[in-house]
Amino acid sequence: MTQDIHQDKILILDFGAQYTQLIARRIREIGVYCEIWAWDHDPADIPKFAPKAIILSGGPESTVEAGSPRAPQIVFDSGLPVLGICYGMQTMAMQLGGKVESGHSREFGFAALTPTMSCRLLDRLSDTPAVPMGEGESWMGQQQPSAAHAAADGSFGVWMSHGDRVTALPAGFAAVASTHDLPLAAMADETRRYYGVQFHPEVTHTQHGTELLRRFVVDIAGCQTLWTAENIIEDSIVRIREQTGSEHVLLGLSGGVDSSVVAALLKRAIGDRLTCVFVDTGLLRHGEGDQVMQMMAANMGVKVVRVNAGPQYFSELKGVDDPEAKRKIIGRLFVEIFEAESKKLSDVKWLAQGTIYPDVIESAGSKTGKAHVIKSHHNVGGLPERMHLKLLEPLRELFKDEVRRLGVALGLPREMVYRHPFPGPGLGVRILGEVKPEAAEVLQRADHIFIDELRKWALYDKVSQAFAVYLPVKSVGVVGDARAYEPVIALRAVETIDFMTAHWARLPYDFLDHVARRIVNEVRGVSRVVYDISGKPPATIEWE
Ligand SMILES: Nc1ncnc2c1ncn2[C@@H]1O[C@H](COP(=O)(O)OP(=O)(O)OP(=O)(O)O)[C@@H](O)[C@H]1O
Ligand SMILES: O=c1[nH]c(=O)c2[nH+]cn([C@@H]3O[C@H](COP(=O)(O)O)[C@@H](O)[C@H]3O)c2[nH]1
Ligand SMILES: NC(=O)CC[C@H](N)C(=O)O
Ligand SMILES: [Mg+2]
Repeated sequence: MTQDIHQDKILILDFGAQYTQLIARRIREIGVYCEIWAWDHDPADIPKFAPKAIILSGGPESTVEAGSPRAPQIVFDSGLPVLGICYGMQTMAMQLGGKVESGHSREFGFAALTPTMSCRLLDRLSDTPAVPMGEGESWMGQQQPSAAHAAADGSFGVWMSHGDRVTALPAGFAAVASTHDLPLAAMADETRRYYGVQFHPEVTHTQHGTELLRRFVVDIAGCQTLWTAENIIEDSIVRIREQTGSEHVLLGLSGGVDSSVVAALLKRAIGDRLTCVFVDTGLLRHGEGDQVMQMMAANMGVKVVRVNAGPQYFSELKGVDDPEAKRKIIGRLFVEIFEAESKKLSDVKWLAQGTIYPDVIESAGSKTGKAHVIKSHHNVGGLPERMHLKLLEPLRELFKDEVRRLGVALGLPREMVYRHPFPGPGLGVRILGEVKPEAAEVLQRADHIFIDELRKWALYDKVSQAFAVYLPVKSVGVVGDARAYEPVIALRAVETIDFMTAHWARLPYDFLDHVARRIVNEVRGVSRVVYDISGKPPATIEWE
């Protein structure tokens, strides 16, 4: 290893924008490591982290309200380049002596941005190639502006979402771009390398947005682009070897993307010092237990122990209908099984898991008390402190799309890398209320029909996640002239970038009709199928 891939990095201070993770993903795509911290994270940690530049994110609050969040003073004392996006621009203007006002016209959606003065961030940006919108990305359901907006005056399409605006610049700044409704759409102090943009360069609907971010992190902040799949793999392997020495590792393997990528990494790093444990909880999808074992045998060449724990899960879940209580029981059983298996093997000191960066950010959010705990994901914060195994989580710094790129680079097959995510508690949180084996069987069959048809209609890769849910409410039906009084199956399919927010998928009516008919005809005990048209927020993706 010649260079440290974390050497040149960016710090993103989060003011609570919906798109903060997107800023981080764009910077990572550019090839630079970055981390997201809450805006009120201890400022003393910033010099220790030693970023090459700082980005201030957008946020829902208004800088004109008393007590609204501010960037810590060290941001402006550090001499580092700073980019403020939306709220970040507004607070930067405010903190450096400018002015922000509320109550002018709001801008929401597309606007044509016209550069009004030369600056390193925006100069001839419209001459650079525009990046097409990514798969599954739609911004509040609006369409990407067409290239026709690229005009002779250098204007290009950007996305706005704000009510407040900067109305007076701080000393040292110049106004560098405007829109039809907004005279101060971007500001720059080239000497101090401070920039503010009212629009969102991180959404793909802003043309040249990634190029703007690249200019900031590479040209202006001087970061090298060392964050690539190959380098990440090489770095992880070195770190895993250092951490584990000659000790053995047990990996909780679910057959999902994350843990499969961990398996491939560990295999390269420590070879046969790895044993994988796959728990068949009885709450997996139809035929999944066998499929995972076959897939692992065919592609991975790792040792996998399958533990058939269905009866144990059903008996511990008997009579329990609270979703959080169910998650805790399922999580506890996972750990108990991992511990029991590790004792059967000699010298196992580590438990490896497929925890990824969004899991870490979300659990940090709940620790600071700012974010509500909506769901306790079974693998985060759920591990008992007295566990005798040490935790190994090589994907802790990565986003899902980075994990997928690693999977591809490690040679995993496409169907493994692009599988829809499946939660560890499985059908346990898709059977509402008490989990009974009979319900699991009905749900497995209905879900299987839905997924099977999505594949046949070439829709599987167009949605980010799809599944069926078992609703224990009974509804009246008429089946073959007889009265039926049976539970309901709900179908859910979503499109999402990061699973933090989601749109319901606009699946074709003909498709839904076909799936509903197949379910009612083929699955005994179901006479009504409904389609879930809730977005996240306000709903979550899973029903529990
Ligand atoms: N059935 C299982 N057997 C063993 N370990 C599991 C099982 N289900 C989940 N885990 C462990 O919990 C971790 C988190 O689960 P999660 O579903 O978030 O990730 P994943 O299954 O690896 O990937 P995906 O998000 O694609 O489903 C997994 O990486 C794995 O270590
Ligand atoms: O490993 C997991 N353990 C859990 O307890 C859990 N709960 C939800 N999910 C998955 O997380 C994503 C977001 O789901 P929600 O919108 O329902 O919170 C979706 O992809 C969900 O499937 C879980 N994954
Ligand atoms: N997206 C944002 O950052 C919005 C900032 C601020 N809340 C406004 O409405 O102007
Ligand atoms: Mg999973």
